[in-house]
Amino acid sequence: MGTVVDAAPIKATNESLAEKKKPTVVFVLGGPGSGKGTQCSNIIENFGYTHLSAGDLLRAEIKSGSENGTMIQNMIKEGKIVPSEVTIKLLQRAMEESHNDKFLIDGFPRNEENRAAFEAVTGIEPSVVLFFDCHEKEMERRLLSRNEGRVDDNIETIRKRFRVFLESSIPVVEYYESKGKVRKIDAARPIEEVFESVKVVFTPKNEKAN
Ligand SMILES: Nc1ncnc2c1ncn2[C@@H]1O[C@H](COP(=O)(O)OP(=O)(O)O)[C@@H](O)[C@H]1O
Ligand SMILES: Nc1ccn([C@@H]2O[C@H](COP(=O)(O)OP(=O)(O)O)[C@@H](O)[C@H]2O)c(=O)n1
Repeated sequence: MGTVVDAAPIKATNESLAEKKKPTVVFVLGGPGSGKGTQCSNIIENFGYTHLSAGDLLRAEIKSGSENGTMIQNMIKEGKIVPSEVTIKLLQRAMEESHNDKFLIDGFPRNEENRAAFEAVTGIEPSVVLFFDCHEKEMERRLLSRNEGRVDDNIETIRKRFRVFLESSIPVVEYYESKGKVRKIDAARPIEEVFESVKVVFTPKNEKAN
């Protein structure tokens, strides 16, 4: 009799202890203007991922009137990387709100601090890291004609962002390269051609021949 009465609470405890399945995460990296956002829009239409752009989340945080807004705005204007704590909170909140379990995280991690903190806080490692490789002249041309009114799309800030990319973000790409996770895409080609290469990364091997 006693065992029957106890059965329900024991089951509930076991369920709450069961580990929640970790989401699938693809990091999308590449220099400013390499086409990360553009290709992420293509990917989500075809492969069921939710797109989370770290830059877009930070810009939304400025607009929301958050207490961190002024600090974030100043960092973006200077092309500097916002402290991980702030960006990771925004990413975690967006992941929870999405109810999906597959995420393209675009523009993150941008430095070693971003990378290590995300892994420590969430316990998530990316399944794949897409790296959009493009030369600076082309990225500069694209950023100067993006026309979205961004405070950082001016030549002075663009030069600072290129320097931060080389000094802080490339080492993150190299870290994931050493783990065999990087899929490098030649991003200096037209949008459709770049997407043809991107599709190969997301298409299961047994479907590629079709
Ligand atoms: N392959 C491409 N060729 C030419 N222009 C592109 C290409 N990919 C993106 N763009 C344009 O370049 C600008 C920057 O692209 P975006 O996707 O915003 O880059 P990122 O997210 O890497 O900063 C946008 O105006 C976009 O329309
Ligand atoms: N992980 C991140 C991503 C963006 N950012 C900030 O947001 C700016 C714009 O990033 P973005 O990814 O939207 O745009 P791009 O510089 O790639 O064109 C960066 O230059 C940083 O100032 C950040 O601090 N940390």
